[in-house]
Amino acid sequence: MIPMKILAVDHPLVAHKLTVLRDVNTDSPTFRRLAEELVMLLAYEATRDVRVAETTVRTPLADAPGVQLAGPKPLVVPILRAGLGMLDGMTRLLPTAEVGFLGMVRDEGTLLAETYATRLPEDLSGRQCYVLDPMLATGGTLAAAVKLLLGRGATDVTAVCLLAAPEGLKHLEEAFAGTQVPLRVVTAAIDSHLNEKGFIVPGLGDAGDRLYGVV
Ligand SMILES: O=P(O)(O)OC[C@H]1O[C@H](OP(=O)(O)OP(=O)(O)O)[C@H](O)[C@@H]1O
Ligand SMILES: O=c1cc[nH]c(=O)[nH]1
Ligand SMILES: [Mg+2]
Repeated sequence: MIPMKILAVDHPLVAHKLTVLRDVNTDSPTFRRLAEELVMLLAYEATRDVRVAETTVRTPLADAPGVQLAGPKPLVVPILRAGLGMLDGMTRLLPTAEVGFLGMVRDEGTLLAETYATRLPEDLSGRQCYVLDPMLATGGTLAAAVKLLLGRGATDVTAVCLLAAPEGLKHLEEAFAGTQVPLRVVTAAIDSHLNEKGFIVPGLGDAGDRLYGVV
């Protein structure tokens, strides 16, 4: 049994970008740009255990030991729609990664997640997976996504979120308490609580709507 690791990244640039994202007056173009920048900072921490292989590089002066990203290729999985706003930031830091897609939407009445699209390799044996979803609220969406990846054989799973609620983190810890696979959540902050509509407080509102408009 491996306990889930939770990391709230403590860095002034992370806090600064998150503050602007939270601001109700931040417009969509600025929100999109900052979300991408923030993900790059979170990705730096989220990929701390990414597999590398030793190599040698020739400098202008001599050979030097180095490392390169190793196979099997990591898989990045944005959860549509809002997770798409995190994809470019993540793949910039992880250029060898392949990308799978999960379309999920939360029923705003029941707060249960429904999966409407799955485009992932059938076999994820030996693969390190990075799930992108800006908001970890009740945790229902992320729990369903992680379950699907583990069911296909993922070797370890890291969720990268902009914000997490304590209720959602607890949900994930309980859902995967018996797992033998390393699970990690990396987030810019853990907020206070969920409101009666399942929104993170103080949060930043509806991440998908702020990135792409109200549907
Ligand atoms: O932790 P949970 O309670 O499951 O809620 C979080 C989910 O809700 C939001 O997506 P939404 O359903 O609004 O879809 P969208 O990305 O299309 O806006 C968010 O992007 C997460 O995927
Ligand atoms: O606070 C929340 C909760 C769920 N989905 C969001 O986009 N924001
Ligand atoms: Mg939404």
